Parts: sequence; structure tokens; C-alpha cells
Amino acid sequence: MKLHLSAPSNTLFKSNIKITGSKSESNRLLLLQALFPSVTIKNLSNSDDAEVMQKGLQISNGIVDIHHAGTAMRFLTAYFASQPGKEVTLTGSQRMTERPIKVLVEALKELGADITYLKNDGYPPIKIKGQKLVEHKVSLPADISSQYISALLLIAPRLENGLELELVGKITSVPYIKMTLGLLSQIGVESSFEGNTIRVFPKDAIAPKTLVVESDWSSASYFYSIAALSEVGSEIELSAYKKDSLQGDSVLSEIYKSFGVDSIFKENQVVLKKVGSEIPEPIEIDLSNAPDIAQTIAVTCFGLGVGCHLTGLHTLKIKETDRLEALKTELTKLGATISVTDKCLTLSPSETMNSEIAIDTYNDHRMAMAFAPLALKTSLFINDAEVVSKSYPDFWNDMKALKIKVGK
Ligand SMILES: O=C(O)C1=C[C@@H](OP(=O)(O)O)[C@@H](O)[C@H](O)C1
Ligand SMILES: C=C(OP(=O)(O)O)C(=O)O
Repeated sequence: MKLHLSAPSNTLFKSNIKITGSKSESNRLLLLQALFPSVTIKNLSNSDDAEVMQKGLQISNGIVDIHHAGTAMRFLTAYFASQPGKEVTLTGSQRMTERPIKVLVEALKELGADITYLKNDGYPPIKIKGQKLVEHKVSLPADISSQYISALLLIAPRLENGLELELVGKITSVPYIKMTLGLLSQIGVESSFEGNTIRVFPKDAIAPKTLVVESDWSSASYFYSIAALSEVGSEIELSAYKKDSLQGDSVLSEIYKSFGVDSIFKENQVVLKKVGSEIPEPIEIDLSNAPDIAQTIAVTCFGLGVGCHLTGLHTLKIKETDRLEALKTELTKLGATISVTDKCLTLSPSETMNSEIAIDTYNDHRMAMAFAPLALKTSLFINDAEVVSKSYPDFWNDMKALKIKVGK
């Protein structure tokens, strides 16, 4: 599906939008619920990734296809490896077979897992024969993906002696590890994270507990971008959000101050208010703690004509697509001057913006959503716009609710 986007007749927004639950929190809680059935989840994400996670958890034998869902791939690998009697082949989309999983598989094998690669060494698809994992200490590289670490932490409380992880190298995407420990704590599992060692203590059962998933902050980023590109005085109210979030992408409320967007937290909402219109200085941001908002920020900067230097992007090459190359290609089509390395991106301030450009999305939901806010500045097309369903199926309806013109 190719969509044409153009500006609403009025870019002074007074809108409110309810966003689905965080996919990261949802997929963690779904796994914890499978291990501790007394957990009840509210405001679960309606994303494809949460759906494949739910379906995957119901299978005991046979093929589990998790499509594009990185968290489902990594979390289910750890789950099935630790479930005696279950035997599955875990696979996904073509891209998933190019996203590395060796670090996690090696760590699980050291704990006693039986996992074999069915095609390429270090990559899905994999065959898992569930075992009782008997070891309780393992060390693993922490600079490639935090999802490997979260996967191990999630199954840890059900291992006989819990788990001690030694993290080797510079730890990436740290807030996602803290989110995992935070959710474990909310259901009563004890843990510690000191230096490069994480310990999780065993737990047989937990008291009935209802957890409410906060809405998705990565999804909120697109509204921050729209607010930044809108007229001074615009207000977009997003729910359900809180100031004290488990999600590292909530750093948006700080970052977007530089783009003239204030965040006002109310009981269950955050109101994004465009307050300033002066073009900020070229901006430098380290996004190693919040990699999923890199595309949004790069596009906001381009839309504002502001230069930026984004660092800490070393994980972007192994996500849904090589996001650094994808950003470079698509922003260049729009007229940007941009360069990328394997860990950073530099965008020069630009004055021109080409119109009626068709943005390719590379099976990456965030490519589609990050470029959509540019409709406020120029008309453009988004190719394969249905990709948004990976994390945010209602995205295009919510764009229409803002009166952004979305047509075929
Ligand atoms: O644990 C999680 O829920 C996630 C961790 C991050 O991945 P990396 O740790 O691979 O950067 C993030 O990019 C992804 O969207 C979700
Ligand atoms: C990288 C992402 O997801 P995953 O790694 O879970 O596929 C994302 O949603 O931006």
C-alpha cells in the first residue's frame, strides 16, 4: 500500500490521541505471564509483535514463526530452551534470518540448552529442545543487543538457582535491561545490577498481580516530531503516559525541548506543546540508550532545517533494516546532505526539501512512521505503508485524526 501524505489545512493542532501499550513491556509481561500465570496484563500492545509473541507462547511443538519481531525471537528462544518437553523450530521473516542470535544461543547452551542452527551458524531459524537448565552463571557480550540479556533475565526467576550474568564490553540499550528488571520487581522477583553483574533470584510462584502497560513511548516520538514541525501554540495530548516511565524512549520529553516542544505531564497524559519557533543550533545526541528514536530525530532535524550529529547508533545496522543506510538513502532523496558511519549520522542544515518523493520503508515500521511528520512541510508518498503494524497498527488512523491528509 502506497500512501500519499500532505499537510492539514491548519497546522495549529489541538488534538488528543490514545496510543497502544508499549510493545517492549507487553512482550516481557507476556513471557512472565507464561511463567507465572497469576499475572494479569492491562493495556496490552495491539502490535503485530505482541500478537506473534502471544501466539508463539501457545505452541509446544512445531514451527513458531515470529515474522519481524526481534523481541519475540530472542525472548522465545530463552523461553523454549528452558521448557522441558517443548520442541520447536523458531523462525521469522527473511530479515529475521539475518539478525544475529549467536550471543544468546551460546549463553543458553552454557546454561544447559539444546539448540541447533538449521541454516546459518549464529542466525535463525533454530531448533530448540526444551531442557531443565541446570547452570546458573554465564557471561556474554553486552554491546550487540540488550535483548539477549533481557531474554535471559526473564526466564531467570524460574531457574532453580536463579541466574548471575556477567556482561562483557560496553552495555548497550541499558534502559531496556532496567525495564526488564523493573517488571520483574513489580511481580515480586528480586534482582541486583551492580557494575557489569546482574543477579536474579529464583521464585516459584507469585501472588496474583495486575500490571498496566504504559503506552508506547517510541510511538509517541512521531507526535513529538509533528509537534516540533507544527505552529507555535499547538497542543497534542497523548495517553496513557506517566513521567516516571520504565521506557528509556521517554527521554523524548527532554530531547524535544531543544526543538521547542514542552511536555506537560497530567494524571494519565502527556501534553506536547509547541512553545518556541527559533531554529536550534546544530545538535549532538548520544542515542545508545534510545536507539529506536534515532530515525524520528533525524527526520525532525531535517524538517526543521537543523543540522545534527547522532551518535551511539551501532545497533541500528541489525534492526528491521540497516537503518543508517536507509535514512541516508531516503533523506538524500528529499534533498538532505547526510553522511553515516556504522555508528553515527551527521546531517547538515538544509534549506531545500524536494516534494512528491516516494519514501521506501524496507520492511521497517519506523521508516514509515518517522517520515510521516514531514507531510507538514512537503507532500510525499510512503511506500508499503502497512509496515506500521509491527508496533503501531492504528498509526495512519491517528494521522488522519490529526487531519493530516492521508490518501492513496
Ligand atoms: O528489549 C527491547 O524491548 C528492545 C530493545 C532494543 O533493542 P537492542 O537492545 O537490540 O538495541 C530496541 O531497539 C528494541 O526495539 C526493543
Ligand atoms: C528494533 C525494533 O524492534 P525489534 O528489535 O524487537 O524487532 C524496533 O521496534 O524498533
